[in-house]
Parts: sequence; C-alpha cells; structure tokens
Amino acid sequence: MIRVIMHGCNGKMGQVISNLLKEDQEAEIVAGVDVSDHIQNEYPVFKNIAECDIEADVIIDFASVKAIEDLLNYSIEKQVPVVVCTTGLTEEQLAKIKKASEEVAVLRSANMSLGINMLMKLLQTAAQVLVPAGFDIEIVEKHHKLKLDAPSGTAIALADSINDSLDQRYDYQYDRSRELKRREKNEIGIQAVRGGTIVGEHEVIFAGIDEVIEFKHTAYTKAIFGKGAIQAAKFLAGKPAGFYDMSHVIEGNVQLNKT
Ligand SMILES: NC(=O)C1=CN([C@@H]2O[C@H](COP(=O)(O)OP(=O)(O)OC[C@H]3O[C@@H](n4cnc5c(N)ncnc54)[C@H](OP(=O)(O)O)[C@@H]3O)[C@@H](O)[C@H]2O)C=CC1
Ligand SMILES: O=C(O)C1=N[C@H](C(=O)O)C[C@H](O)C1
Repeated sequence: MIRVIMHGCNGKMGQVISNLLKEDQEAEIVAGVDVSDHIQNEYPVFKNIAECDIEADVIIDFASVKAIEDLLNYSIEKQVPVVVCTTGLTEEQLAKIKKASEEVAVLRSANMSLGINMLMKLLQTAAQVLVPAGFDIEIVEKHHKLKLDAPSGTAIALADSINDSLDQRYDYQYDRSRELKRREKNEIGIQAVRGGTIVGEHEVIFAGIDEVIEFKHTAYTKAIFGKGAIQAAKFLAGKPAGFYDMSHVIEGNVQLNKT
C-alpha cells in the first residue's frame, strides 16, 4: 500500500480524494493536514505539516499558497515526494518548487485532468499553424464562486503551453479596462469568470479574419482532478529527485497499456 499524506484534507479536493482512496486497493491516506477542523476523518489530522510524525510515501497537496514553503521544507527534510496541485502560486514560490525538486521528487500541475493535459498538446499544434496565419489568441475560464485565485492556474498553464510553442513571444493581458487601445498582436488575453458551482471551464479562442476556432474543456465533477492526483501520487512514490508533471504520468500509463 502506498501511504499518502493529504495536505488540505478538509477542503473540497481533500475530501474528494479521501473518499476516492477509501475504495483504492493500492493507496491509503495515513495522515491529513489542514488548518480547518470541521470534518471528522478516519486518519489523524495535523494543523501544520511540520507537526506530522506519521511516515508516508507521498504527499498530495490541495491546500493554500500560504502553506507551500512549509510543505516543501517537510518534503525535502523527510524525503517524501510531493504532488503539488495548489494554484495561485507566485513566481517566487514556483522557483522554490523547482529548487526543491533538485532534492526530492516533485510533481506540479495546475490541472490533473487528462483532458486539459491533452489540450495543452493540441494547442501547440494549433498555434503553430494559426498564429503565422494571423490568428489572435484569447482564453476565457469559468469557476465556482469560492475560488480564491484568478486567472486559474490552468488558464496560465494553457497560455504557457502555447507560448512554449511560439518561442515565448507572447505577453499575457489580464485587464483591458485601463487603456484605450487596440490589442497587441503578441498578446494572449486571459479573462476569469466566477460564480455558483461551476467546476471548471476553459475556452481557448483562435480568432482569425472571418473564421474562429474554439477549443473548450469542461470539468463536470471534481473527481477528474482527484483521480488524476491519485494517479500522479502512485507514479511519484519512490521516484528519485526531479521535476515531474502530468505528461510523465500520462506517458507512463500509455506505455503500460501498450505492454
Ligand atoms: N491542480 C488541480 O487539478 C486542481 C487544483 N485546485 C487547487 O487546489 C487548491 C485547493 O482547492 P479546494 O480544495 O477547492 O479548496 P478548499 O478551500 O476547499 O480547500 C483547501 C483546504 O486547505 C485549508 N488550508 C488553508 N490554509 C492552509 C494551510 N496553511 N495549511 C493547511 N491547510 C490549509 C483550507 O482551510 P480553510 O477553509 O479554513 O481556509 C481548506 O480546508 C486551490 O489552490 C485550487 O485552485 C483545485 C482543483 C483542481
Ligand atoms: O479551484 C479550482 O476549483 C480549480 N483550480 C484549478 C485551476 O486554478 O486551474 C484547476 C481546476 O480548474 C479547478
């Protein structure tokens, strides 16, 4: 059995994963970490990961940007690989994650679903064909009213994926209300909508002269993120230090299915 520490165990994603792992034959939660204590769990829960004295093989993190430094320190000190799913991280925090991966296995992904990770690849092909033909790129994301960060980590990851295929020539435009001017050619507009219980929608629009192509991913339940995070945790447990993402997990599964 792979022993998991669930960081952010009493949040929405923490509880999705707690329920999924109750039925899992290969992995179990041995401890949780959360500042909130409104839920009774079948495992011990600590207020801060530094207090956790339970041995584990991997950590799954869906918590808060405020907890990322303690999380990385613990992961390095105890040599427990960590799957970082929390979004809204600053550039400085992202750099700390990369640095930590020199000492312990770290997998970070702003979106654990298969669909979004495949979309990232499709967008690179689309951008290479459509951008030279003069198409503009815009991204619109929609999420529930409880979400703290905007734009979503996924919207930024989609833009980054496109930008990687375009030699990093693009800047991101989050707010057009401040200046009276036309959009720049080399920009990707990113807009966030918040309301109700929308699980997660991402729309990437390639707008050309007289034609528009739209790529859209809709998450109907949070279980898609939970299942992806569990797959990632199983993949990461026992791995050497290094920086991993969901493409490693998906490629690993494709190879397994071929054999
Ligand atoms: N990568 C992916 O595929 C996905 C990523 N996410 C991201 O995961 C994160 C969590 O999402 P979600 O579960 O919906 O959010 P929730 O707010 O429901 O859960 C977060 C939990 O972490 C707790 N928490 C806050 N601060 C700390 C801390 N310092 N230490 C430990 N626990 C803390 C919260 O307590 P309290 O409520 O008291 O603040 C809460 O119980 C977000 O950043 C979200 O964007 C979400 C879905 C998919
Ligand atoms: O907060 C959420 O709910 C989600 N957050 C992630 C993000 O910021 O991209 C992933 C998913 O869209 C749900």
